[in-house]
Amino acid sequence: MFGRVAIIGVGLIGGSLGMALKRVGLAEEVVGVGRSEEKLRLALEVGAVDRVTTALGAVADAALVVVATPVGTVIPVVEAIAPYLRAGTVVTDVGSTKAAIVRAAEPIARARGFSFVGGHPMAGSERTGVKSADPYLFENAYYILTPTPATERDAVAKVRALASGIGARVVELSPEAHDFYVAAVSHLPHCAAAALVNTIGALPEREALLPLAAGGFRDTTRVAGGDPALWRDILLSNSGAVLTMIGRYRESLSELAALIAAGDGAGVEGWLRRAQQVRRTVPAKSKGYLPELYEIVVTVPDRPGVIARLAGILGDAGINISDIEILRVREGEGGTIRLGFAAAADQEEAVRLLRASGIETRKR
Ligand SMILES: NC(=O)C1=CN([C@@H]2O[C@H](COP(=O)(O)OP(=O)(O)OC[C@H]3O[C@@H](n4cnc5c(N)ncnc54)[C@H](O)[C@@H]3O)[C@@H](O)[C@H]2O)C=CC1
Ligand SMILES: O=C(O)C(=O)Cc1ccc(O)cc1
Repeated sequence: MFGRVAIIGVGLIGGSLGMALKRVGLAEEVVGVGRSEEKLRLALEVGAVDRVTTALGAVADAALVVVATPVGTVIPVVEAIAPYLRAGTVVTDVGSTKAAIVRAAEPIARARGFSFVGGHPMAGSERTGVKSADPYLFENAYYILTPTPATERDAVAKVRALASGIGARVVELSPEAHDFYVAAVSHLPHCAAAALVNTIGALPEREALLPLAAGGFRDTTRVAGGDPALWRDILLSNSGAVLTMIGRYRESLSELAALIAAGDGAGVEGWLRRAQQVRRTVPAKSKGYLPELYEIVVTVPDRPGVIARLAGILGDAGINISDIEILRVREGEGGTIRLGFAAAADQEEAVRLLRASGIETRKR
């Protein structure tokens, strides 16, 4: 149990963290600290924090301070709160890049007698603001901590307790390894999605063709809806690794272009097959690096109460639904729903029970 936890920047991530802390009762009090009174009022209204203030001095009596502001503002915020922090206070951040932040925060922490532990929850979305915050956002998500040999282990243990207390799985990486990994699995995908949208957006015919976009275009470009200022900070503060990954991506596209230009069918198919095989090994759920779920797909009529019926059959048998998604619904034709379970045995039992109730069900 923590005493007071101060969250600076109560947006999507800070707000979700506050809600999660309150939900599990891990903190005596969660204080939201920010600059905009309007945003802070909203944070209070949605129950993300217990109390709000625009005064940075509020960090003085916190046991733990979480800086949840955009990457480019983390160090200025750490510098601004440093004079108020008591010796022994643990400060962590949630920024999407780590090397530059940790490198700059450590000497400030050392000089002032507080501890800094870099952190990055691998969960979120393309939305921003506390109105999109979710108390369950971190459940089962990976939460990366980036201590260095100079980081006090007691401080790391405290942030570990925070992350695991809200249901996340903690992984430790060096700040540099972290930045390379996320350049590959998060920053390059963001660049690629935005480039894809910009490529289509630059076509004179875009207004005629964008409405025709099928699920594939939407799936591959969702993250391009993210906040440009937030992503500007991320890409610039991880420029080395991001540029390396953009270079590799260019090479990969050039390889494909050359195969297509040569009319090399076997080559194109082989190139696509490699991707298909690797894609199959990516966990189905999109919340960070998640454990694999055991999935089924059910086809049901498009009628009120259908989901309640499915949930009732599984709930009565004590089977927990870990994930649910409506894949598509066509009026008059019915819908397809994907359900995910944590264990293979639950998947087997769900298929058996639903089929026995006359519901078309298959494993995915
Ligand atoms: N959006 C996502 O999916 C994820 C974001 N992150 C990281 O979390 C951090 C926050 O991102 P989001 O919550 O998505 O953004 P957000 O825009 O929803 O929240 C940021 C909050 O910080 C406040 N803020 C900005 N500058 C400030 C300052 N100088 N002092 C006090 N408050 C300030 C803003 O008013 C806003 O309330 C970023 O560093 C981001 O890289 C990490 C994991 C996932
Ligand atoms: O929207 C998604 O699927 C994400 O992957 C969200 C996200 C954005 C930034 C991060 O640093 C981590 C996760």
